[in-house]
Order: sequence, then C-alpha cells, then structure tokens
Amino acid sequence: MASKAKTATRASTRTKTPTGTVPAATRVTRATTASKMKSTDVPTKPAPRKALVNRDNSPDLKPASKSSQKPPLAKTASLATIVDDDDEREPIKAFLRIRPHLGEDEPSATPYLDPISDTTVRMQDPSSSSQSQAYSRMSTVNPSSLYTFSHIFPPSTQQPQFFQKTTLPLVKDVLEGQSALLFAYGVTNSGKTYTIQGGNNEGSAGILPRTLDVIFNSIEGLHGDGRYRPVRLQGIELATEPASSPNTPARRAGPSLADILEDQMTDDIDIDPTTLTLDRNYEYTIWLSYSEVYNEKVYDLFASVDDPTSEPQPTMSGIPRPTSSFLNLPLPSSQSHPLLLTRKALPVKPCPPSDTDSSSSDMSSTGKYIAGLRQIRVHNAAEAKTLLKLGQLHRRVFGTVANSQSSRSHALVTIKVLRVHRGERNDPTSIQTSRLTLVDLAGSERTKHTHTSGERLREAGNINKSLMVLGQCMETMRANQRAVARSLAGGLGSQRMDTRDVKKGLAVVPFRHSKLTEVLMDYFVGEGRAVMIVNVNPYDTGYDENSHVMKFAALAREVCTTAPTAVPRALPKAKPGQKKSIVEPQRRTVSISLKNGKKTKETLLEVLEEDEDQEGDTDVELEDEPINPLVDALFDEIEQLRIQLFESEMRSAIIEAEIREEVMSEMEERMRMMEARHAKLLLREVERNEMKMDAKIDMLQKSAMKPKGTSRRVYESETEEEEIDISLTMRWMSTPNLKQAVRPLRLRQKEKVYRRQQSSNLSHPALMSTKTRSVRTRMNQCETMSMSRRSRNVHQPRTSRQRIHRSF
Ligand SMILES: Nc1ncnc2c1ncn2[C@@H]1O[C@H](COP(=O)(O)OP(=O)(O)OP(=O)(O)O)[C@@H](O)[C@H]1O
Repeated sequence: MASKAKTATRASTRTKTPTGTVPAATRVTRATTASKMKSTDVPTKPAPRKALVNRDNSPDLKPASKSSQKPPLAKTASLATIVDDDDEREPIKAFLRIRPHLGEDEPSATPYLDPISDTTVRMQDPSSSSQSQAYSRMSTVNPSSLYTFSHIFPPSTQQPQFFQKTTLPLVKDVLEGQSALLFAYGVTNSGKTYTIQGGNNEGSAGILPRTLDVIFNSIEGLHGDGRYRPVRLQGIELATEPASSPNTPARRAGPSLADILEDQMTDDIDIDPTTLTLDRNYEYTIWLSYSEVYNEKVYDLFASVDDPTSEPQPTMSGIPRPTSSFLNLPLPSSQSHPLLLTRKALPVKPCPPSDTDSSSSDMSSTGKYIAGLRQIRVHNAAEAKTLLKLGQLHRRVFGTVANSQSSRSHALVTIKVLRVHRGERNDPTSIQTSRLTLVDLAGSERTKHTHTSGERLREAGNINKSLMVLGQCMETMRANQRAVARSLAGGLGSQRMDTRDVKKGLAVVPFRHSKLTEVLMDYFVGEGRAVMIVNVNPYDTGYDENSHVMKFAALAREVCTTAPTAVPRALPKAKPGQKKSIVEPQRRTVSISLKNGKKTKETLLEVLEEDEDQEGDTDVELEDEPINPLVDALFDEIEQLRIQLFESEMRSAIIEAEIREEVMSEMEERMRMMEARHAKLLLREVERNEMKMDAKIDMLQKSAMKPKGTSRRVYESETEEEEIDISLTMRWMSTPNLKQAVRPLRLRQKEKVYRRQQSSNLSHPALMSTKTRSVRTRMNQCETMSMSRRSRNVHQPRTSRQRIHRSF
C-alpha cells in the first residue's frame, strides 16, 4: 500500500497556500497524502501503474508480492526481477518503426532489416556480400545481428494503429495523473517527424495531433475553470486572469502570428475519434509548451505568441510581434535591412524544493525546468494544433540557415494536465499535475556522414553531444541499477547490503552535461513512464549509423525509470559578481519561403539568437546543481577522444584508399607489360613459321624442278619428311625410273598442302593471307611445270639412260 500512496503523491502537485493569494507551490508529503486520501475517501489516487518485471516488457508476468520476494534471490534471476524488489520500476519501452520505401528516388530497394517476429528483427549488412572484405575490416559493426524490441512495426503500419499501441497508454496515464515521456530516435530521414507530427495526407496525422484529439475527446464536459496555472515543472500558482474563455488568448491580444497566418492554416480533417473513459469527478485544464534544444541552448517556440495568462517575462526579449511584412508580404526591394527577429535562450534550473515532495531530502530526485518557458492553456484540439503549427513555423524560421532540409534541433512538446476534484475546486492543494512530453530528436548521424564544416560542424557536434550524453546517462543508470540489484541479491555470497550504502557508491548520472538530458532528467529520476520510438529507414546506406541506433535502443531497454541516482557532490558556490563570459549573440540573415494559398513568397529575415541570462533569475533563489570539475574534464576528454577517433578513422580510411589505388595502378602496369611481351613473342613466332614455310616451299620447288644426286634431300622437313626423303632416295637409287620414284612424294605433299588449306578454311584466294596466296601461286606454278614436263616426256626416248637424262 505504501507504494500506492507514493504513486499518488508523486504524480500530483498540491499547493499549501490559501486560496486567493499566489501560493508558493509545494508538494505534500506522502504521509499527508495518504491520510488525506483516507479521510476524504474519494478516488483522488490514480490507479497504480502495473509494474513490468521482465526485461522483455512482457505484461504477462505478475509483479512478485513482497512476501514472495523475501527468499534470497537466485543469482540467475533477471535484473528486472531483482530491481523490482527495491522499487516500483519499469524498463524503458523501445518500439521499432521501419519506414516504407518511398519510391524510385530511394537509393536501394532491398531493405537490410528483416523482422522475424513481432519483437525481433535481423539486420543484415547490405554490403557484406557484395563488397570487399576491406569494408568489414573498416566497419565496427557485425554484418548480421538480431535485435529485440518491445514491439516491431513493419513498414505497412498505419498511423492510427501505431498511435494506439505506443502512445494511447501514455495518454491514459497522463489523464490519470502520471507523467510520461516519449522520444523518437533515429538518423535523418528515418521518419521521426512523420511519426510525431504526421504527414499531409488524410489519415497520416502523427501521435502528437492524435494525443491532443484523444485528450480533448476524453475531457469533453470536464473542463476546469483555469484559475490556477502550472509553473516550472510541477508547481502551480493562481492565474492573474482566469483563462476560462474558450477564445484563443492570442486572438484577444490583437493582431499576432495566428491572425497573420490564419489563411495559411489548413483545416484539420484528420481527427482521431478515440475517447478514454475518465473519472467524471475531476475537472481538467490542458496546458501546452513547445521548446527546442538547438546548439546546446533552449528556446521557447511559443515566444512570439501572446499569452495573457502568463506574466510578462522580463528576461526574454522574445520574437517581436510580427507585422504583415513578416510573413505574408515580400519586403520591398529597396529595404536594405530585413526584419530583425530576436530570440533568447532560456536557462535550465533546478526545481525549488517547494515544488517537490517536501519529505524528500534527496535533491538529486528533483528535476529541472526551463525558466521562462511559456505554458499556454488550450481549450480544444484545434487550438492546440494551431499553436503547434506556429511553433513549428518559429522552428523553421530560426532553423532555416542551419538546416533547410532536416531538423537539426531537438523539439519538445509538453502537454500538462491539471486535474482537480470537483468537490475541492477551491483547494489548490488538491490539484494534480502530470506531464506528457513528446520529443522529436535531431537526426543521430555522426559527423563523418554529414560532410559538415563550420557552423554545421558545431551544430552536428552539439547534436552528437546531447545524444551521446543521453546514451551515457542511460548507461550509468543501468550500471547503477545493476549495482543496486547485485547488492540486494547479496553480492558474491556476502550479506545483503544496506541500500543507503549502495546508493553512496553509485556513479553520478551526467544529466547536466547536455541541455537535452537536463530538461528530460525528471523523467528518469522522478516518476514516469518512458517510451522510446526507434525509427529506421532500411533503404538508407547508413547501415553503421542504424546499427548504433539499434544498440542505443538495446541499452535503453535495460534502463528502468524511477531509478535511484547518486547524490551529486557539491562544489563551492560561485562568488557574487562572478559572471560567466558573455557570448556574442549570433546574427544571421535567413530567407524563408511561405505558402499563401497557391503563391509562394520569399521573405528575408534577420535572426538574432541571444544567449541565456547568466544572472540568477527571480523565480527561484536556489543555487544551481553542483558542478564537479573532474566530471566536466572527463566529458571534455571523452569529446576530444571521440574527435580523435573519428579523425584517425578517417585518416586510415584515406590511407587505405590511397594504397588500394597504388596497388591497382601497379598491377595494371604489370599486366600491360606482360601483354606487350606476349604480343612480341607471338609476332616473332609467326614470322619464324612464315620463314620456315617459305624455305620449305622454296626447297620443294627446287626439288620438284631438278633433283640432284641420291643423297640430296627432296625438301627440308621434320623427322617424318626426312624419313620419307631417305626412303625415297633409297627407292630412287634402286629404281631406274626417277619420275616414278618422286611421284608418291609429290602426291603426298600436294595432299598435305590441300589439307592445310581446308583446315584453315582459306581456300578462297580472297580469304587467304598474302603468304598463303604466294604459296598457292608457287604450287600452281610447280603444277604447271610438272604438267608441261609430263607432256614433254611423252616424246622422250624409251631407253632408261635417255629417260634419266631427260628428267634431269
Ligand atoms: N511511415 C511512413 N510512411 C510514409 N512516409 C513516411 C513514413 N515515415 C517517413 N515518411 C516520409 O519519409 C520522409 C522523411 O521522414 P521525416 O522527415 O519524418 O524524417 P526525420 O527522421 O524526421 O528526418 P530529420 O531528422 O531530418 O528531420 C518524409 O517525406 C516522410 O513523409
């Protein structure tokens, strides 16, 4: 029961100041809340959240009862089961959404992600099969890996289906008084903005507009009068002017961005009809804030919107109220100075103890808030969506120079719900505050893939830094939780340690090292459910990057929210008058095109980003979170090492490419030389053969014309011919008729030549080479001569002696 009481208290915010004055917002203690709940006997307590006890976020496993947890835990027990013994914690849920292929413009049509079940996906390196082994040597990731998620959404998943499964439970939580965080993580172009905000087609509204629809559908008829407004993270105070009018505050405050853009805001036809059943004893007011973390600075995206319910902010210069020249009309060409828009970075400060549970002395469990961030009351979903569109426009105006294509800032939309029991309307202490923050993180790709330089490099560095710190926070939290779990399990056979001793030895979670983690810190150390959406574009060439995204998700799934964290060590306070160095504000000119109906207009704007005020603000008289210079130095060191690693990776890649090129050209040169040598040899061989052939033909001709002496060879030949030659000579010696002796030889030779011609298929003179043609001609001549000799022989004397004489 104690845990239930705690849930109710931590999820709610109550003020103690009497009604009518602006109360210092405080939280009641757990004991107070518990007793109050008993005495009033009304369902002020939100339903306790069901704790998940296994790593896979399976809802089937029942949380073990306290009694059943008493026996010493087996060493093989899962981490989450052990952790559950200590506190009501829940691992961060990680949902994977695979982006569909968008058409022919996409680089590859073969995805490298293959879902093998609802929770497991195989990631296969597309280049592992086709590319050389060198790639695998360079790559730090496995060519094929399996990753597990709470649920995997294939490319065919539609927006309503995705919303129902991932966000609707959080919407229910927030309406019941519990806070929740949802962030979309992934590389550029993976579908984060599509998931959060949605597309332009019907039915493609993202989870943010759907959340607003469901909230307002559900609280229909349960709107509060808005006499209190939220301040800081969890505090409330009396609103100076009741915001009960359903009109948009901006409308009543004269011409504003909303008026100017009225015709640019298209009617929202995509409305989610889902309605949640709520306790009708409560009244609700909904408040919206929209901020962005850009270059390690936090900006209010509603800064130019008039909000009569909020006090004027002396520390904010804000964006000047836009005139018609701002967005609708192009500036006259004579205007040399474009309209100047200024925005000021907002400081992030720790919540005062009065905002939190006063019984808690643990300052580490207090979150941080963005000082000066506007929280605007919205009365219906359409109004909220219009405000968000204005915020997106501001994000675009100020982000134009840095990024015309993709979001390089982290956008945070916080929906705050103030709920009060109808019977306690006038008791500010009964007001409960809960928040749902949806974060569209900037693309997680690393510098080496973005070819950035100068301003873009700084920006990319800051994006990387905040995402790196987010990863480090999760890693530290996981390590701390494991340490606690081990100690609770009895360590290595030793006795179970005191939890306070264990907590003292835990590592400091580095939330304060990036603005993003500072702002989100409360969701990790406070109470609330966290959901991570991992967006992946499996057709992208960034396989390495997406592997890192997957690993990040795997890490996040092992972190439990509401984790115990270390108490940061305090450093001496900065001396009065000691200020940080003043940074020159960034001034740049941007050109933005806006659609007005069918026309698109280009407008020049000058954008000035001022640094946040370094002096303490009047909101809270509280020293900032203690700074540990060692941790700071270590972080700087890590950053330096990361840059060095990246540089050396680049260098080795360049060296490898150069060596490859060198080896290739050397090989090519050798091949060329070998080819030339072989060609030369071939030519020589051909010439030799031709000469040989010529010689043979000459000899043949000579031998046919005048054979002399018995020992003379008929023609030069190889062994076979020589044998014939000898045998013929022998025969010629034994026979008086020389002609008779030579005839078989000649016939055989003719036959051979004929066969050669046939085999080379060059019998036609046109197809013969010059040499062959000359051979043929000579043979024909020989033939003719022998024919004429034969005809002459007809008149030869008949005696042997005469015949021999004639033939010679
Ligand atoms: N599930 C989806 N169905 C259809 N189209 C999608 C889907 N997801 C993303 N897209 C489209 O893919 C493109 C890139 O998506 P989106 O702009 O949301 O990426 P991103 O991750 O937010 O990029 P960046 O980090 O640069 O802002 C857009 O044209 C978007 O409409």
